[in-house]
Amino acid sequence: MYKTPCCRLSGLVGLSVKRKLVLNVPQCNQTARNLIQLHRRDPSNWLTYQHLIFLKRQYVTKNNSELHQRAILKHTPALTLVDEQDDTIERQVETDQAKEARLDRQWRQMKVNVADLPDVYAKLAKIKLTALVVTSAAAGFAMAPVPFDPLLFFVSSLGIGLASCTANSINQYFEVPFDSNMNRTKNRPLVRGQVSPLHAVSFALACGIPGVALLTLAVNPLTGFLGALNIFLYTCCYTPLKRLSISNTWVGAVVGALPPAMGWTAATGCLGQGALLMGGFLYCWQFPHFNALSWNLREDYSRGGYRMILGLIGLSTLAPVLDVTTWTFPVISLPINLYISYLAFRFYRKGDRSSARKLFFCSLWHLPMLLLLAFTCKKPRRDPEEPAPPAASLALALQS
Ligand code: HEM
Ligand SMILES: CC(C)=CCC/C(C)=C/CC/C(C)=C/COP(=O)(O)OP(=O)(O)O
Repeated sequence: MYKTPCCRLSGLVGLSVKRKLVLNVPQCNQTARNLIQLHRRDPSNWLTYQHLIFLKRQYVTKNNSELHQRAILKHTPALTLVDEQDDTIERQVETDQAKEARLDRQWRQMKVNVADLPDVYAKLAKIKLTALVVTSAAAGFAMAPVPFDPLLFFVSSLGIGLASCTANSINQYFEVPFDSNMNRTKNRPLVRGQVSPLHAVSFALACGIPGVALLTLAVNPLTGFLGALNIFLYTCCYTPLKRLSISNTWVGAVVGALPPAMGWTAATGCLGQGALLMGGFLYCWQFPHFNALSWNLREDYSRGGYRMILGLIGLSTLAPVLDVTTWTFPVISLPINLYISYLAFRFYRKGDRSSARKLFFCSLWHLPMLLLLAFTCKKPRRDPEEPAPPAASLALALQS
């Protein structure tokens, strides 16, 4: 029978999956056998959805042994048994009725309560986080040295907000097994079964496609590209890296830093020093924000968070040097920067729950406040063709 290249490819993938299972996953022998049975029963359908689900379970079991997450096997009498030694297959005859009953047992009907949907979508989108992401992007937009265009501002905020909803929903889709193990996250909609995974992914697509399209077509292609890149970085780099290495935080910080830079590119169409500065603020801010909550790693993290706050004070001083703000900004932002530094230092020295919570809650108001102060001290744009009136030029000179 003629095999399409696609069939051959899936066969190759399937073969390597099988080899990996048999050679490298001895502890999952039973599961591996079931996977091999699937192939033997229907070789034309080598890499199926069930194989992918199996691989996802492997990702859960192998990469986080601390969670003790295991794929629980259902022993159904209708399954075929495989003896790998002599490669003989003992088949059981399955009637149509038995097959239907078996398939029925594998499906659980989910009733979606329509009245719950707004709350479910808000949780999938991590709405408070998305709100702060949009605020940071709005700050990037407002700080750009171009005339303010309210329509462009609205469209870019909407697009960035939608992209953030997508990233957060896909992140939750991947993290159900982990979220179900933590008090903080165990009530998320996918963990509670309020919506199906397909529903969550559909919601993500329903936000992501118009979001990225809006950024690309109605704002500019650079901002659209950065939006798509950020969804990819968060869902395909940061999320899996969380189980593998503490270096995930460096990637996560880039994800958080991109929205203000996107705000800047939305307004100007290019990535300038100002975009990097605005991204830099977010990059430094995130370390004390989340390090305070990473309890098990608090010794290393508290030191990192404290250092990053010093970086934030440095960046506030750099803002007037780069002509983004006036010199008033580093002066008036100093009290809140010193306050968060004090809390970060206290957390570094004490490392207890109370100092951690204080630092975390301070981070939540410190960022909008810092961005607002930067905006109030935005360097006025000078039109080179228009001579400034003497009084205004004196005021400008004093301000800068
Ligand atoms: C690597 C980056 C980040 C990590 C690891 C992180 C981690 C966390 C964690 C663990 C919480 C939950 C705290 C709790 O429930 O007690 C949280 C809350 C929050 N984060 Fe982040 N965060 C990061 C970046 C950001 C960014 C970039 C923003 C927005 C600009 C942000 C905004 C928020 C907000 C608003 C909350 C409070 C949400 C709520 O109470 O529902 N975070 N973050
Ligand atoms: C434009 C665009 C695509 C913006 C995306 C912005 C975004 C999603 C920022 C989140 C940054 C981040 C690493 C949060 C922690 O997630 P976590 O998975 O550690 O948090 P959790 O444990 O609460 O799930």
